[in-house]
Amino acid sequence: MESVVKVKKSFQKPMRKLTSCVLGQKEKRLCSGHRAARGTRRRKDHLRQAPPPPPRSYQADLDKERKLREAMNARKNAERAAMRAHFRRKYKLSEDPQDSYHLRSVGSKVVLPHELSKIIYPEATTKDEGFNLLSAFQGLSFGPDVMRARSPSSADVCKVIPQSGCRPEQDHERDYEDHVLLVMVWNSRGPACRQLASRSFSLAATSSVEEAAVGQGGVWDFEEIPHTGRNGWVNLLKFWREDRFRHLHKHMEKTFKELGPIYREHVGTQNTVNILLPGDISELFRSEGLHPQRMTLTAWATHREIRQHSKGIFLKNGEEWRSDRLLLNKEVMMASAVKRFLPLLDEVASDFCRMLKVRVEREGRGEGRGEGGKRSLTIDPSPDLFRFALEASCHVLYGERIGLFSSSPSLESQKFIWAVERMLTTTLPLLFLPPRLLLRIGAPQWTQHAKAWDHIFSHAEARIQKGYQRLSSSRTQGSSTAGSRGQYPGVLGQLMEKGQLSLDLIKANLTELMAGGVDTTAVPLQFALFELGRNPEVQDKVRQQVKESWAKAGGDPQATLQGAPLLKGTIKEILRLYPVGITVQRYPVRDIVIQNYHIPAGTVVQACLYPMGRSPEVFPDPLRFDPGRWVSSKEEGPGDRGRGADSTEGAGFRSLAFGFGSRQCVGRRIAENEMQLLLMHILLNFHLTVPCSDDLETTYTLILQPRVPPRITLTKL
Ligand code: HEM
Repeated sequence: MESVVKVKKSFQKPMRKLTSCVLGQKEKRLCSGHRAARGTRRRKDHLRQAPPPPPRSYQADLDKERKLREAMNARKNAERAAMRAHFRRKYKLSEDPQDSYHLRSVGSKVVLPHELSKIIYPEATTKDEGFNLLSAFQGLSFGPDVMRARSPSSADVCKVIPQSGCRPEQDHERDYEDHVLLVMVWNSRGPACRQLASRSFSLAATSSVEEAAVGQGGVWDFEEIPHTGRNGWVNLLKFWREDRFRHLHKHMEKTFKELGPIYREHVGTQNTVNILLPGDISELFRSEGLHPQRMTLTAWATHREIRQHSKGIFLKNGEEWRSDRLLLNKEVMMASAVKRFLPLLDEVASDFCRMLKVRVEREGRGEGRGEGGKRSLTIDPSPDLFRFALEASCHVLYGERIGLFSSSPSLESQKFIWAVERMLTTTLPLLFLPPRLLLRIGAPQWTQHAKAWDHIFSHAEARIQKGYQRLSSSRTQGSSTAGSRGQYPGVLGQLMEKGQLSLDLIKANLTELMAGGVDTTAVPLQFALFELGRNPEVQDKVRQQVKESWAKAGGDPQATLQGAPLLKGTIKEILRLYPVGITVQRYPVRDIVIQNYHIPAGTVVQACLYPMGRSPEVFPDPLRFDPGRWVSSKEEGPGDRGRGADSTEGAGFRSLAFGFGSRQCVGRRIAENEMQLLLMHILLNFHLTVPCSDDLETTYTLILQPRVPPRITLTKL
């Protein structure tokens, strides 16, 4: 062995000399240490004498090579430009000067390679493979008309998907290319172009729904929807490794930018189709059926099953859901119900402000004390807002004040707030894993989740017991109940008095309402105080309107809210920028077509609210906080004005923070009024500023919240 090495070594040097001689190179040293030494020596040689000029023939070769490379690049650029020109013409986009430049630079003659030519001229025989610049620009109109949106006439529809209904199945490959190229346009140009690209997408969807038979030639296959990777477990691993659960909203926003307005995502056990354009969302909701269904939160359902609790409307489906929901609507959604519970919410909001005033007075700094003193206090308002939301929920749901604004709020209530937070954060990872398996192996995620729910249930149980006793004793003591004396007994009392829901179902539903009613309102209120604080002009405008309306209504809270649409606009604007739930999901009950892709009935389709709220295709100047954008009747959401309030496609589907239709948030009216009333009292009493106006970082834990709660400075008016 040693001799072999010796022989090898003895040959190495002469061999190197030989190869360097043949290649005209200096001997190369392989050892890195030697390489470093060589580098120093070379640098020194370089200082001593300039390198000899390359031989003339070598220089000429280099020039020739460079020219060839440039010509090749120009040809490639021109090919791409010609492709783009074709698709710009096909989708009625304006000319791109860059493309014209690339085409001119090759003398306006481009011969497309066979594969590219096949994409745009599927029927072309080899004879037609040549692609002439003139033909690429034929029919292209560069006037302003092109940029003007036109209503989708049937002629447009035909142009947008020219092959609709008449293409053979094997064209799928090309269709996918069409999609990719359209996404290129979507991504590469400014908002105007994107709008047009998205219009083309939408037109495709509209036309196909109406004209093409699903599953036949014109509509693209489900499998062809752009996706983020087919293997759900690999994706789940990526989610975990990159901590994507907490940034799901950002991940969605980024993926839409990369893949266009529709994509599929397979993570763990979950398979979804994600969409963001209002027109597409309206198509989804049109197919939700009589018993709309959301994605099941299996972890919640499993908890109910193993503890043998009844399920409330959040977890029920079908006719069972519908019958309970109709009964609950009467108590929390109908105008008559709002009228009953609004004074209770107002009482809590006004007490909250009184408590804040005392705190600013006591702990604040600034000019003078007492009335007229402009004292300020900078606080993290989040713990107070959680207490406010819990106090308000208990008052409306159980008809009970629990004294959370006192100097020593009960530990039990604080524990409830922690339990809800824990339950929400532990739900998210469980969405992608089978809970029963985790239960069997005793995984800590599951144990913590179940424990949090147990706590929520025991809190609700105690409140319900108390409410039940109160009602029973008022029944036995006096002839009339609280309700019949005209005193509002809360949702619990109402349901008990009517006796249409069993006690078990009342418990199940009230527990869900409690669990769903605290963080969902406390968190948007944090965002609202922050945005009003960092936008002083907006704040002044809203306050002005509130003051006028308050004066006009003589302090009546409901009339004040009605006369101050900017307050409602503020809530809508906050939920646009920071939607509590970042998606609304549905299982369409029939096959549908979105963006010209076939989506079979029963697929989970998610309307992605966070990316939609921040998309320039949907909202002009999306990052600007502007409650006024909701005040014109045009921008009202479907829950407010019904479908089709505006003639533009999907215009009524931009405000969906509370979901849609018969399955929309049942606590919506409580939440809207609770948040508006609190803001109303705060604006009437304080001026808001923020010590730091940088954008808030957000994190997703089943609800979207600030990573670090914002600090707010309250100055007494
Ligand atoms: C800003 C506050 C809130 C937001 C943004 C919000 C959002 C939502 C959304 C998006 C849904 C699903 C709707 C759909 O699928 O179409 C929902 C359902 C629900 N929400 Fe809310 N919610 C809020 C406050 C509340 C409050 C205060 C309560 C309870 C008092 C509540 C209780 C529920 C319940 C029980 C459901 C299930 C309804 C059903 O399936 O029929 N939510 N919420």
